[in-house]
Amino acid sequence: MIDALGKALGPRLNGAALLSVMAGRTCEALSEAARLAGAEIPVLRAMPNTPSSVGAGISGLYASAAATPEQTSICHDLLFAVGDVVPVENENDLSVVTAISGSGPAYVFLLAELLEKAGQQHGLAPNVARRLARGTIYGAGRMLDDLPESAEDLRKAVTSPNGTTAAALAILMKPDAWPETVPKAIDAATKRADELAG
Ligand SMILES: NC(=O)C1=CN([C@@H]2O[C@H](COP(=O)(O)OP(=O)(O)OC[C@H]3O[C@@H](n4cnc5c(N)ncnc54)[C@H](OP(=O)(O)O)[C@@H]3O)[C@@H](O)[C@H]2O)C=CC1
Ligand SMILES: O=C(O)[C@@H]1CCC=N1
Repeated sequence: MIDALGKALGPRLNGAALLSVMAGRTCEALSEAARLAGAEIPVLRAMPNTPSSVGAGISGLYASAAATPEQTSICHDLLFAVGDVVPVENENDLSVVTAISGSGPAYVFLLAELLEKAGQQHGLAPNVARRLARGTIYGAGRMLDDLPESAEDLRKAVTSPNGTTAAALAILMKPDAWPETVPKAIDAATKRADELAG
């Protein structure tokens, strides 16, 4: 597809910069595709995420050495129009950025699905379980965004001694539960991003 795009746009790309949002594909590979199409252009890479569609995205942005400060600034502003932007110094870091924030919304949506289903299994009406699951994730996200406390401190503040949260966290925080599976999932996604580099 890159090659087809390069052929279609070809030399008209000269003077432009290319901002790619593709997972994995490196600046070097993209520069080479542009070069084969007759264009010598700097490449920048971003990893946005789907909350950009509601203005709440977060993007990692990497500028190759060939990009000018002005081109980098334009790309930053473009991404900033739909959320926050985190510059990264090393292109390799985009793989783990992809694993955390690029793919990350899916992990949160999975949590919403599972909370909703569990609520229903305990007898809540579907719309009630759905509102509770979604509202909880929204509210917790707002706290993470608005308050200075660490995620760990916010978690501890919910966890009354010997209470309901402690009962749930005793399951989720077992060493072979989330503390093991979340890093494993991030490793798998990071590895896949590296593989997509080709
Ligand atoms: N989904 C996400 O949250 C994010 C995705 N990305 C990146 O965005 C890119 C697209 O991902 P995503 O939207 O999820 O993928 P999808 O498969 O949902 O969409 C790909 C789109 O590209 C079109 N397409 C595929 N091949 C061609 C071709 N040869 N010529 C013209 N159009 C083509 C497809 O058309 P059709 O349906 O007709 O085949 C489809 O509309 C990937 O590189 C991904 O890494 C980056 C950040 C986040
Ligand atoms: O799943 C993917 O490969 C893409 C990249 C980040 C989100 N979706």
